[in-house]
Amino acid sequence: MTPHEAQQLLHDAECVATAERVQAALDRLAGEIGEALSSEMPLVLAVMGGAVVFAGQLLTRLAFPLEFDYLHVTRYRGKTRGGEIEWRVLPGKSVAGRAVLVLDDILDEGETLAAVRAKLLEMGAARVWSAVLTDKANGLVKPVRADFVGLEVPDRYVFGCGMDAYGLWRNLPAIYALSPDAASG
Ligand SMILES: O=P(O)(O)OC[C@H]1O[C@H](OP(=O)(O)OP(=O)(O)O)[C@H](O)[C@@H]1O
Ligand SMILES: Nc1nc2[nH]cnc2c(=O)[nH]1
Repeated sequence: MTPHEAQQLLHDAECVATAERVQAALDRLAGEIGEALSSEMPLVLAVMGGAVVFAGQLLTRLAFPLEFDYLHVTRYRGKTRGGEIEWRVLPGKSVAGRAVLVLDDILDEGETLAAVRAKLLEMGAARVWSAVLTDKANGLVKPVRADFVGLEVPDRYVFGCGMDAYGLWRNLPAIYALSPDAASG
């Protein structure tokens, strides 16, 4: 895709959450997470790469002791439809016996978060919580629920705030839905 085509993708997209709404959601989420986990000294794990913006912006709002690490798993790989889960990096820190908080950008069909949760429990995590910046209102019975949800997004392919559109635009401070034409590409 050329830079011009990438700009066109954004131009044709619909904003579904402004940067201000995202920031307000982060403030609220940080409060909820603090209330639940401030005495747990959790290991916070970002699911790379989509969680990079969410994790960065949430972490500085959490005012209690925690450790941070990441894991990398993917099943969309720059496309708009999910496939097989591919594990790329497991957490470097031991999760055994730990309270773990998983951070991800979006809960869509829930396959990724369910697989991450199962893997962490298999690795001995004592308890696994999850926080997602967005939960897609797709009407599916998802295999897992997130304990903390920032925003609901419509049943469209969304991007921005860490979420990519064909590998691009993770850097946007607001959240957009791809135009139907672009989403079928
Ligand atoms: O609920 P699901 O339908 O499983 O989808 C959610 C997952 O999809 C995205 O990851 P992706 O595979 O696109 O990799 P990325 O993090 O590199 O964007 C996103 O970051 C979630 O991890
Ligand atoms: N960028 C992005 N990644 C996803 N992974 C699962 N659903 C989505 C989505 O709507 N947008």
